[in-house]
Amino acid sequence: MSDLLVAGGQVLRPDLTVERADVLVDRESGDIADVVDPGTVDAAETLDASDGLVIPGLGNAHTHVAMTLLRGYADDKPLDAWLQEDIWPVEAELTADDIEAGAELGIVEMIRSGTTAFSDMYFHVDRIADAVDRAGVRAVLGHTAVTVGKDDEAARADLQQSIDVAKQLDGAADGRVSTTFQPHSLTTVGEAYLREFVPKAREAGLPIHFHANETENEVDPIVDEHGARPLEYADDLDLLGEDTYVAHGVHVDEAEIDLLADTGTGVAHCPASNMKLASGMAPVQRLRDAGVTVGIGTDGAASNNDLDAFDEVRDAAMIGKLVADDAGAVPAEAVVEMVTRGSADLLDLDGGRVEAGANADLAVVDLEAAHLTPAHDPVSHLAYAVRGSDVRHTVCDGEVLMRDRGVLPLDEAAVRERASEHARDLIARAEGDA
Ligand SMILES: N[C@@H](CCSC[C@H]1O[C@@H](n2cnc3c(=O)[nH]cnc32)[C@H](O)[C@@H]1O)C(=O)O
Ligand SMILES: [Zn+2]
Repeated sequence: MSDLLVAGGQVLRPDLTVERADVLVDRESGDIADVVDPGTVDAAETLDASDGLVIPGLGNAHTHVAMTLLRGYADDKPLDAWLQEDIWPVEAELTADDIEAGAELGIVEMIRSGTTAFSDMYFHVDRIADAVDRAGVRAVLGHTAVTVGKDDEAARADLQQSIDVAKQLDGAADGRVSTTFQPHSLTTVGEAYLREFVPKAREAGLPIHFHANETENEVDPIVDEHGARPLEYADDLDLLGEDTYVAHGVHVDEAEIDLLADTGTGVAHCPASNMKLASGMAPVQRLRDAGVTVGIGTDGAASNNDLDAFDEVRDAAMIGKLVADDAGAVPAEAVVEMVTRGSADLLDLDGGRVEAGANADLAVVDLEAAHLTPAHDPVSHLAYAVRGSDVRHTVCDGEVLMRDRGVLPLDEAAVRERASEHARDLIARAEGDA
């Protein structure tokens, strides 16, 4: 057997206890073969986890990975103005090459910070899949359809493309890519189009991902026009269900929370983006109490401004307390569970846990650091003190993607340089200087 042993460290178990153990990985199947007592087995290749904590690779349940090119380009505006005045004009100039360069940069950033799977919404998705293929991570991809501002033909073509891309790319990158049908949001895709295309997506068996209840400005027009809350409207359109997860879910009332729970619809919670755009804050404790599956997402790097899931976890725990007015709300265990099992559930992955039979998607966090001393409680550290830069090794599908902080499948310096060039030329085109 072609095996890999992650040896000498402590291991975070599915019940969030920590024990000294070695993790044996079957590289052929890409699964965890076993979690064994320290020093009891040998393997062809070893990854040194001493003074480290072996955790499941983290799941970023909502992002726009190629938006790394727009990191720091437009800050300090609310969602509508930010999208309409800054982001969409620049995105109109994005080429497929730009998107691939931005995706590589974002994936390198995620590998460095222990994220092994992400859910993405964008376009030129085949090129994002190429980057995923080369980098060795997992991704749930899709072409995001918008109909506002488009003529009927272009609008229908965009939605059809969302279905076609989801069918074509499912299973790409040796099965590490899966897909979703993606209407951008309930206000940027018109009702007639949703009534026509959601049944087609359902018929094709496609999971669905869209932005929902992100800002008040998005809720009010729906209530005015349809006489229903956004998620009631979404339910009427057959958009909710076990294989649907929405991004944000900030402005949800009690009936909508019950609807999410009853239909099995998940929520990708994106606290940093919600804070930065002053969108509001999702009632995470109430969602969890109702039994809704909540994962953690960074959203794009232009509204965050990084793709570090540890940062997001800390934000989720902090803001979850503020919004609940309760320091006991959204405790450390909850956010660690959300970024591992929660995100894995939304992405429909057999991972998010270090256990025999699960995907061999792992990160090893270095505990030898001043800001992680003393180590009273590793789960507390994961929630409140670990940074992405504390990740020493990253493994996905049984392959080592980062060893001793060196990214292996991609040349990090070249990726950064290429992304910088694409970003510079993109902005020059968008601002009319090129
Ligand atoms: N703009 C394209 C396709 C949309 S891709 C997904 C879009 O989501 C946008 N986006 C990024 N973050 C957010 C967010 O928080 N809420 C809503 N949209 C966002 C992103 O900039 C991108 O335009 C078109 O007109 O067809
Ligand atoms: Zn988004």
